[in-house]
Amino acid sequence: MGELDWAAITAEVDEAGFAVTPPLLSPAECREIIELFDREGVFRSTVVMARHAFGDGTYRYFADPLVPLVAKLRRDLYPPLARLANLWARRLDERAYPEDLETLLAECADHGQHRPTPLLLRYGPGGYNCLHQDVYGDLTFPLQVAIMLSTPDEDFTGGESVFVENRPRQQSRAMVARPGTGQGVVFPVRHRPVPGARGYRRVAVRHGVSAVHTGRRAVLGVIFHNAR
Ligand SMILES: O=C(O)CCC(=O)C(=O)O
Ligand SMILES: [Fe+2]
Repeated sequence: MGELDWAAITAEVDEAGFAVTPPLLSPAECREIIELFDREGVFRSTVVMARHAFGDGTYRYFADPLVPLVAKLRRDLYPPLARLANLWARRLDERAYPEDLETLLAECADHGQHRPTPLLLRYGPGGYNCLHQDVYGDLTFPLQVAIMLSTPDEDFTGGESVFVENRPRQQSRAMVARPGTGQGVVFPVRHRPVPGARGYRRVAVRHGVSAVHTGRRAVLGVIFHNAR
């Protein structure tokens, strides 16, 4: 991941509201993670989305210690995103974030947020994910990454990543991403700064997934703050 142009990726997130990265995982690594879904001892909890009216699909939160591949990805993705998070924090007069994930997780623990948040999501035909925000306590790191594990058009059709921005006193704007195998989508957890007439304003962002038409779609969600 060292060779990725993070300056360009984060500039795109800043300007467009989200960015699709080059592959972060090889096809073999994607398969390896998909195969964990039915494994015992890897996850701390399972959510059947329809039971909560969250959509239609199932997701499982990884337990600590995270499987090494997921732990490494979360640790490596954090520093370049923390730089954008801190630029946004300065613009919005919000708190600053540490440079490394270990320190962020220690701060989460101080806020009573001990439980890991990376998750594996799986949707079948008709599956979807309602628009939401992944806030899990007082401490929210402002960016997250969803990594496509399946192969679009081969494993599934439909199932686009959807983002909706609510600008104050304006109509909402929808955006769609179609990451390929192993590619990540970087997007805001709750809001992002957008330049206005008098400085930067917070624009609320929610994300979700449009209906899967055929096949199965699996995604690895990487959220950096831990949960209460
Ligand atoms: O399945 C997806 O693409 C969305 C996953 C999601 O909601 C997340 O990673 O937080
Ligand atoms: Fe989410």
